[in-house]
Amino acid sequence: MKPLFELERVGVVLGRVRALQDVSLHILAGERVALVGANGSGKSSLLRVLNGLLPPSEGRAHVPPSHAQAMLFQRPFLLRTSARNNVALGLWLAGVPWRDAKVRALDALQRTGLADLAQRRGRELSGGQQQRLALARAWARQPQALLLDEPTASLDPHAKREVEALIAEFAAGHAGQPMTLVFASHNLGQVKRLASRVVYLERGRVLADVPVARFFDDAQLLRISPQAHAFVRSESA
Ligand SMILES: Nc1ncnc2c1ncn2[C@@H]1O[C@H](COP(=O)(O)OP(=O)(O)OP(=O)(O)O)[C@@H](O)[C@H]1O
Repeated sequence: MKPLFELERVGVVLGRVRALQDVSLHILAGERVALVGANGSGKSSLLRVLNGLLPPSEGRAHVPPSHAQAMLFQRPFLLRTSARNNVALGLWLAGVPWRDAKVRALDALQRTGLADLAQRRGRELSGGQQQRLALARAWARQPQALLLDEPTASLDPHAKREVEALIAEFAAGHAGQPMTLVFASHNLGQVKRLASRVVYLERGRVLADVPVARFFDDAQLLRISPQAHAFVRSESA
């Protein structure tokens, strides 16, 4: 099977910083990949390369076109209009006629438990509801891949669980087609629950790319690097 995302020896330079170095990564359709590493290790930069937002300074990146993927950030970017319009506008911009877009938007809001709030302004919603709205907007477009940058980092524990459950549901896919999931997270419990594979980054390099169970094996972590071991210990504490 041809990978959905294919990076070969990708380097990214931002100003004077080498945000990514020599990153080779293949992601197949339906995989659930967690990007893990300390602050500044390059997780966001890697997600932006996968999303096509950030062109590599070196190497090459083959990624799906923008209409085939959706990206979510720690804090959603919402427009000053109703929840329903926020979703419908995303569809309309992707070429769906407005009437259809409104119908599909309501369907997506139902899927995410927000139907009762369809007429509320997006920005009046709670943090967790806003992130669910961002997921509704992504889901409505039925992308092949969902990229998430710390999607629950700014939420309270209850909202975290709700948003994570939705992500898991979306990852399970629709019509027998599992969605490809790539997410950056500091929440190692979340990594265990959502990911099948872990890509560990240190100073812009991929030091490990392993099945999730192997990543949480102590001996394996020490083999990756002392920092990886310390990182997992501190984040699990
Ligand atoms: N626009 C920018 N200009 C210059 N340097 C940048 C820019 N954006 C990020 N960097 C630097 O690139 C490196 C990688 O940053 P990146 O945001 O990808 O890491 P991260 O692992 O996502 O970090 P965090 O967990 O804090 O979000 C860091 O050293 C960061 O300071």
